[in-house]
Amino acid sequence: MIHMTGISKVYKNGSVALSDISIDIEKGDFLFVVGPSGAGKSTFIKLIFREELPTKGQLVVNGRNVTNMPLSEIPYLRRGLGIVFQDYRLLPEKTVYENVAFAMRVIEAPRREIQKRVNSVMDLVGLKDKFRCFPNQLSGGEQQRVAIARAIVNNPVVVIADEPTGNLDPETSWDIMRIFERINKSGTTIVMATHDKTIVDAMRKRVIAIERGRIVRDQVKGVYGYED
Ligand SMILES: Nc1ncnc2c1ncn2[C@@H]1O[C@H](COP(=O)(O)OP(=O)(O)OP(=O)(O)O)[C@@H](O)[C@H]1O
Repeated sequence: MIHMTGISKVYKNGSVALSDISIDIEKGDFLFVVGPSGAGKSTFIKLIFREELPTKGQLVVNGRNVTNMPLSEIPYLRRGLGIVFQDYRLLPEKTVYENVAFAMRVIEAPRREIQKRVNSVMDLVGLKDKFRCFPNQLSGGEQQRVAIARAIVNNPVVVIADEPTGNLDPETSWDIMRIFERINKSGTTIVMATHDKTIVDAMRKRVIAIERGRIVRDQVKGVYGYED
C-alpha cells in the first residue's frame, strides 16, 4: 500500500527532516505517527501525497512510484488518498454539501451518484442536518467531520491525517477518532500524525515514533511513549 525504502528529506535550507526511513504500511493498517515537535512527522505525511519530494530513496503509494512521478500524474495519486488537516481547510464560500460534493465533481461523477454518495458519507460522519450551512456556521468538530466526509467521498484506499484533533477539545476529539475507526473497519488504511497521548494510549493501534528524522520505534499495539 505505502512502501518507503531508504527515504531521506533535506529541505532547501539544509534542514534534515527525514533520514533513511524504511517502512511498509499495508491495507487496513491504522498507523499513528508520533514523536517530538520538529521530528519529521508532517514531512512523512507530506511525502505520501506528494506535497514534498524525497531527496533520496524509493516511495510507492497505491502501486505508484511517487519518487519519479510526473507532475501530471499527481491528481491521479491524490484521488486514491483522502487527506485531513488540523485546520480543516474547507472552502469558505461553499456550503457543507458543496464542499463534499466538489471532490466528486472534479472527477465528473454523475449528479445522482454525487447526491447518493454525499448523503451516505454525511450520514457516516453524523452531520446530515447541516447540508446548507457554510463552514463558518459550524463548530470546529463539525468542520472536521465535513473535512473527513470530503476526504472519503471518493472511496480512497488510504486516509492520511496530520493532527486532525489538534484544535479540538478531548470529547470532540474522541467523536472524530470514532469516525476514523469506523472508516478503518471498512478496510481503509489510516495514517495519522498526532500529539494526542490519551487517544493513542487508549486505541492501541500500530504506532511508529519518529525522532530527529528516524523511525525509533514500530509497535503493533503501541503506546504514545512520551509525556504530554
Ligand atoms: N518547508 C520547510 N522548509 C525548511 N525546513 C522545514 C520545512 N518544513 C519542515 N522543516 C523542518 O524539517 C524538520 C521536520 O519538520 P516537520 O514539520 O516534519 O516536523 P513535525 O514532527 O511534524 O513537527 P510538529 O510536531 O511540530 O508538527 C524541522 O526541523 C522543520 O523545521
